[in-house]
Formats: sequence, structure tokens, C-alpha cells
Amino acid sequence: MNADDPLVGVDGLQVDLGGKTVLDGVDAAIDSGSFVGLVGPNGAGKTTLLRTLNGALSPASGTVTVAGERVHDLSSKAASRLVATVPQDTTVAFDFDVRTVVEMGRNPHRSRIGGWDEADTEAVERAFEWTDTDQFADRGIGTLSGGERQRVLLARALAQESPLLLLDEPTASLDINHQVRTLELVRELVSRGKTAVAAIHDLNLAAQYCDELLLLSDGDVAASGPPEAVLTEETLSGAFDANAVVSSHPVTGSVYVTALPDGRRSGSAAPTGRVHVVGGGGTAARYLHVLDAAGYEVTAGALNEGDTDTEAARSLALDVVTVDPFAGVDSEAREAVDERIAAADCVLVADVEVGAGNLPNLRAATNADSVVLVEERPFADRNFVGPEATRVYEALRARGRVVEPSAVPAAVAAAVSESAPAESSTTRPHPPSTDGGRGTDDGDR
Ligand SMILES: Nc1ncnc2c1ncn2[C@@H]1O[C@H](COP(=O)(O)OP(=O)(O)OP(=O)(O)O)[C@@H](O)[C@H]1O
Repeated sequence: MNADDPLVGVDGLQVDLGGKTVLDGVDAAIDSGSFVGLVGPNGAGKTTLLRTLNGALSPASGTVTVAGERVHDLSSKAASRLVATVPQDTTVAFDFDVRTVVEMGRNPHRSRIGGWDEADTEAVERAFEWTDTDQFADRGIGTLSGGERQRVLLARALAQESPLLLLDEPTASLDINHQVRTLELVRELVSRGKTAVAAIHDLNLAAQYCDELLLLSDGDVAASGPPEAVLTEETLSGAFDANAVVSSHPVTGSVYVTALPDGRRSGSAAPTGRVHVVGGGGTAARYLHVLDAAGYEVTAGALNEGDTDTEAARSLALDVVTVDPFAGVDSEAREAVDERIAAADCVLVADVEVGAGNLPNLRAATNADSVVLVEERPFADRNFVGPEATRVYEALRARGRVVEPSAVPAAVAAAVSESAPAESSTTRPHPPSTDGGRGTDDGDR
């Protein structure tokens, strides 16, 4: 094997299970020192591919090579020195204590008569430390929660010290803190030279942490490459039959996928209704995309000219109220916002900093029929400038729906459908036909 060769080569892989072809001609090359996410709908073949990469399943045809060795020609011990796996199912047959389970990771390195040496002890201690599981060392594995067991099995895989680490849904039973910690740990291991392949259902976590994604659909590779090349609205619609909007995450900058409940999928009616969005500094951009794609009439503002959210609104040709860069919302802009809020079925407040700049927008939102507040950051971590800003925001919070980003489409749909029928969008006054800040230098001011 040359230094430039990929660590893992998958060539024309076909795997049959129960008389059915589950993987059908899969080709892939995985570079050493990369973190690859296996994504795809239920039943696409992700687990089957992982179990074939580690040698547990034999292909009907095709080959898998790891570090230049054909995995299926190796003894299981030799294969386990190259590939370690954290399985999806974390049940362990016997109630071993956790230390024994982690020590099992050293079996591939020990001869039948060989004893335990310093390298074994060090590998086990390092694995405990990395996964923060030494606190469980003396407990029976059966007494741990699902998430704790998953971390112990990750420790066992790390103790194996193989160049390739496979993880099947490594974050499935973990709380949000341990999801991030586990994926950060995998990234750290990868930066030290390990190669990781993980089946991950959460496309946004996969996009955030993986160097490359391999999208499986119906047992074949539908797309592969960097997350932004793989997670497109087209590929998601093809592979998942899902109507999704792809935008970029305002904080991490990585690709961000939001599935729409119904949207504009052909044959289904697009939602009707008007939504006014209050944001700023890029907090609203992705909701503008999501709501526009879902078929709502979307207005936004007041926003500063040059703001990321203003640019997003313009790129979608939305009606946006703007003020000059760095200027506050003056009375003219406030009036324009009031008109749009009066015409809206729902106002979405997108995780804004609550200070003087946005206060007039938030005051205006208190007059809305219904309010949805997206809180990506915990309420306690938000930046409130002044008691008045806090009071207004808390008033909105008390009468609005407070939701996480992924719940926005459903919350807006519920809010719009609850909006009083007599005041439905079809009978409401439309915002004035001025350009709404869209074509002039000074917007609505
Ligand atoms: N032992 C088996 N006998 C017959 N069919 C099987 C067997 N194991 C898996 N399959 C089928 O192979 C297909 C791929 O399964 P696999 O578990 O690899 O999918 P997956 O992408 O990991 O799915 P999920 O996201 O639901 O975990 C499925 O249709 C599954 O029903």
C-alpha cells in the first residue's frame, strides 16, 4: 500500500441477506485521517455496509480492503487489529463488569498464551479517560443506561487501537451534551490520524462533524463528497422522498437541513398564510428560506441594510423593511413593520439579541395574532440589554410558542392554522405596495 492510497477501498460490493440483495455494487474510497458519515434512509444498507467493512458479513461479490489487506481473507483477530466497531445494539450478552468489557478491546493484540502488558494497561486507561467512563469501571455493564453503555463500547473500540473505527449510530441514545462530546472525540481521534466511518441519522450533526458523507439509498451510493455537495435539496428528495430546505447554519456555518412537513411537494397543497420574521445578524436567514420554500408569504424586518438576513430576504425577493446600516428602527420603519405584522398570521422571532436595535420590532410583535420564538441558545444565555428589552421579550415569550430550530415549520403551521378565520390571509389587508425597502437605497425610511 502506498502512502497516498486510501485506507479503505470498497469495490463493486454486493451483499445478499435472506435472499435479498441489500448492497448492490457499492464503490467507495476512504482516505486515512478522515471522518466519513454514512447517511441515508432507514433500510438503505448503512449497518450492512459497516458490518461488511469489519468482516462480520461476507460479500456475494466485490472486495473490501483496509490498509491494503482484503478484510475477508483475514482471520477475525487480524481483521480486528485493523477495524474496531461500536455497534448500534449495545446489549452485552453477559453482565461483565465495565473494566472487563473495555479490556476485551485488547484481545486482538494478545496471543493465546500471552499475558497482559504495559501497552494493554495504557490503552485501556486511555480509552476510559477519553470516553469519561472510568467512573463506571467496577459496575456491571447491565446496570448502565443505554447511553452509558454506548460510551463503554466506544471505550472498548478505542482500546482496540485499530486504524479504522466504525460507529453505527454513535449518538442515537445520547443526550445532546454527550452527542456533541462523542462527535468531538471522534474528530479529535481523526485529527490524531484515526479514520472513522459513522452511520448518522441526524444530517445536521453529520454535516457539522464529518469531512465527507456517503449517501446510501436502496443499497447503492446516491452521492458522496463534502457535506455541502451531498446534502442538496435534490439528493434529499431523491433518497429520502423528503421535502427539505438546505441552508447554512448561522452559528457553525455548516450545511443545515430542515425537513418541511408538507410544503410544495407535488400533489400536496402548499400552506397558505403570511409570516413576518424578526431577526438580524443571520439568525433569520434559514427560516426565511424554509418558510418561503414551504409556500408562505414571508415578510421581514426591520433589518439593517447589508445584514445577512437582509441579503437572504432579497435573494428570495421577499418584502423586507430595512433601515440604514447600524441605524435604529425609526418611526417610519416601525410603521412599515406594524403594517406587515397586522397583515401576518404569525410572527416568527428568530433568536435575536434583545437590545435597543430590535426593541421596536419586538414591541411591534406584541401586537401580533400569534408569535413563534425560536430559541437556539438557552434563554439564560441570551443577551438582553436593559430591563425594557427583557420585559418586552418575556411578554412575547409568555404568549408565544417557544421552539427549537427544527420545530419551526410545525410551530408556524400550527400558529397560522389557529389564526382567526375572519382574519385569514385572504381577507387581510396586504402590506402596502411600496417596494418595502426592496429597491431603494434608503428602504422604508
Ligand atoms: N438478516 C437479514 N435478512 C434479510 N434482510 C435483512 C437482514 N438484515 C438486514 N436486512 C435488510 O437489509 C436492508 C438494509 O438494512 P440495514 O440495517 O443495513 O439498513 P440501515 O440503512 O442501517 O437502516 P436503519 O437506518 O433503519 O438502521 C433492510 O431492508 C433490511 O430489512
